[in-house]
Amino acid sequence: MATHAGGLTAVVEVPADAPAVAVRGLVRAYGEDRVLDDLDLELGAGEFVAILGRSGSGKSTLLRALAGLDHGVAGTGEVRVPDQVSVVFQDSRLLPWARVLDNVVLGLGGARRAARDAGRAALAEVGLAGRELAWPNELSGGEQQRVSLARSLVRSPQLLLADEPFGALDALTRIRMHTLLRDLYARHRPAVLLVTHDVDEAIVLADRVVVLDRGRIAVERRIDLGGARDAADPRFAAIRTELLDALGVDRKDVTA
Ligand SMILES: Nc1ncnc2c1ncn2[C@@H]1O[C@H](COP(=O)(O)OP(=O)(O)OP(=O)(O)O)[C@@H](O)[C@H]1O
Repeated sequence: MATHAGGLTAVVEVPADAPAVAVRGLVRAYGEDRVLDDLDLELGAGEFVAILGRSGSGKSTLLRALAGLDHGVAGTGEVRVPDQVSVVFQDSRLLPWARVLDNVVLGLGGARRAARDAGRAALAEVGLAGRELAWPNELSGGEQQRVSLARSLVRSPQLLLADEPFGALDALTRIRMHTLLRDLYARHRPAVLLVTHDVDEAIVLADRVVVLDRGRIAVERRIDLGGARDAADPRFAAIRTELLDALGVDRKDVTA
């Protein structure tokens, strides 16, 4: 398990029943502006948490702190994450000069053949069997995000960090990706932290939704709807209303 504290990373012994993620007293600031303001957050092993919040509330800053990608940013506090962390961004960040399979396995340790077999299996899991030798620009946006998920999957992450991974996709593709992510999650059970602007996406996917406001947790909501989640379910609608209220969205704006 790795600990990022004030930009430093140290390896510490952690008990087996410890949470997958522990954030304590996290502060991140740009100049005088505190973007994360004494934030505490825990994720259990295999727990799926979605982060909602208005633009600028600190969602991506939190995710970057967990990914250890915020060196050089002023701050204090403690971040504990597992050893195996994968990150998926809104753009797939595939290397244009590498074929799909090479993108998936690039940087993977171990024997080359075993890595490529694992890469093929991961691509099959995301529905891209047979596209191993395609170039990224031959794939649709949704397919590119599938490759990005395969690239994460092949590393067997204990924690998956996803920053608006479906934000650039059309509505139908997005729904398909929700189903895919739910299936992958059910099979592999990493802890997941998903940053999203989409309230329904958060309710469909997460065990718990956290609403950030100016770098603090404004609301936490457990999603107790079981496995199959239907947006037409009145309980779904009630949670949506609650979260939109927490985000300060006027319901007239949503239904208009
Ligand atoms: N490199 C930077 N330098 C200065 N300010 C920054 C920097 N990165 C982020 N900020 C500021 O920190 C605040 C939080 O940014 P962050 O990207 O975490 O918000 P967010 O909730 O993810 O927003 P969005 O939903 O628009 O992506 C914003 O006000 C932003 O302008």
